[in-house]
Amino acid sequence: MPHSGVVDAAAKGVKLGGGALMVRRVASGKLLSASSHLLFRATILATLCLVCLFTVHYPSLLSHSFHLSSGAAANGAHRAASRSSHRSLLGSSSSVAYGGAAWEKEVRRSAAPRRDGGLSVLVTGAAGFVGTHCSLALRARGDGVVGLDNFNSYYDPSLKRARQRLLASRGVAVLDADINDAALLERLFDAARFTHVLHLAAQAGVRYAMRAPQTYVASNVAGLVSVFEVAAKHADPQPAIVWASSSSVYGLNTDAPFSEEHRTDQPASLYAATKKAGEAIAHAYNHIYGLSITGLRFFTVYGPWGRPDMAYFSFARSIVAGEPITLFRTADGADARRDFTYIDDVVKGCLGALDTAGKSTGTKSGKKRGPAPLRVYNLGNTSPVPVTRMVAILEKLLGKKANKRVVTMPSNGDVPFTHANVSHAARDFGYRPATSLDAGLRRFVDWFVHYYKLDTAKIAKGAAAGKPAKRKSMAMSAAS
Ligand SMILES: O=C(O)[C@H]1O[C@H](OP(=O)(O)OP(=O)(O)OC[C@H]2O[C@@H](n3ccc(=O)[nH]c3=O)[C@H](O)[C@@H]2O)[C@H](O)[C@@H](O)[C@@H]1O
Repeated sequence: MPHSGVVDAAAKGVKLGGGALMVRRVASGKLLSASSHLLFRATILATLCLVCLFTVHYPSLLSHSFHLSSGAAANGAHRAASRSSHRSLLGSSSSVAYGGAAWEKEVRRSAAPRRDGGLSVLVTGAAGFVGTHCSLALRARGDGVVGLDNFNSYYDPSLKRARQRLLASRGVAVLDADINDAALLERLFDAARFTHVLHLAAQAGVRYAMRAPQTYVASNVAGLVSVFEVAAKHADPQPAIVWASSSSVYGLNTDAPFSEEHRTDQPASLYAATKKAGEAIAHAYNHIYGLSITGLRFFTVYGPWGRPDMAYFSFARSIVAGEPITLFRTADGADARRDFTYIDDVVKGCLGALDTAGKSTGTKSGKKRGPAPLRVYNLGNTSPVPVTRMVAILEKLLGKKANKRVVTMPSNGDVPFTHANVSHAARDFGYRPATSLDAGLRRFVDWFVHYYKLDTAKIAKGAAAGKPAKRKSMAMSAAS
């Protein structure tokens, strides 16, 4: 066969991993003609280019740090987030390659319910904080779950990989894929008949929207449309969709507690504006295609396996590391307050929303056969707490005082307070938040010290004695 020696040598060279060595080996062999020598060099060059391309597309696997501290880092995260949309085209870095027979088999296995009448749920953003917990809860009660996530580097992707491993250990496959990859979504719906989509993939973070505005449009607007499109026009039957909106849609609303009837036309951040846009887009898809759509307005969700960019998590890290934290106060000197909501309560709300979603009424050919449910609910805790109180609880649990800097809230999209009225969710699916901030943060800190292998003995001793632990820089290496 022509050039088979070249192909073999190239294959060997790739295994050896040394381009120069490969070239020398082949050059010293006198079996190849001049033309095949040239072809060999071209093959090696192409291989090296592919390796470089692969490396550029997988920056997250090389990075274990949390990047939000500098503009440059933020831009890096932004670029990586944008690049991640191409990752699915390269295939999955998890065990099963995208698109083949094995991939389809794995999707079908993971999507299959294990109880009579169980749901089959596609969870987007499944390696995210809320996505992981919901996927685990669905699986635990016997529903089928397939997750997707683009594993972008907005925050430490190794945490997302750890969540993916946790889900895999419970039988939930999480595919490396982007919601803007319409072809992949179609293949997923061809492979499995999902009854529901729990759409949680989004660009989160209120203040980061000033630094990377386009990522919010790409994920929260274009990505949402991509999911609605495939659900409306490709899926057969159409699934019901439950998706993550945000308490931030209340923006500058001053009526409290926030009710679903209050105005949401004054967003204070681009993040909030994209979530509000999502609610309008949901209305259009429900109206035109008969998709059953439920938006959930989450109120500052926190807990184990949480998001390192959120204040409670980043404050915990800073307290342990002895680094300063910045607390925002309103212009009139009041503490900012949040209706911090514990993850287990939010998971109950998400599952309740899925269970009561009602069916979509459209057909794949775009015909709507009747009105379908269009709902929106607050999922909050109903008791706002000053951020300073949250810090005091963390200090007690970690046994160490925070080094606080208090500044007037900058004009960065933040809002001074949030407070949920959850009567609609209570009425329609029995949502009743049951976790105080003290109890929830205790569970978060337990996880935090374990996950980052902190010196629990010293921290716990300090907390029990009410004394601050010794100020010492603690390594944040994650437990695997
Ligand atoms: O409820 C929501 O809709 C939103 O909740 C959070 O947004 P936020 O409430 O701003 O959560 P954090 O970023 O954790 O901030 C919590 C509180 O800490 C304060 N904060 C934050 C950061 C900081 O450095 N200092 C500080 O005092 C903020 O002003 C705010 O009052 C999430 O980050 C959003 O993704 C989510 O959509």
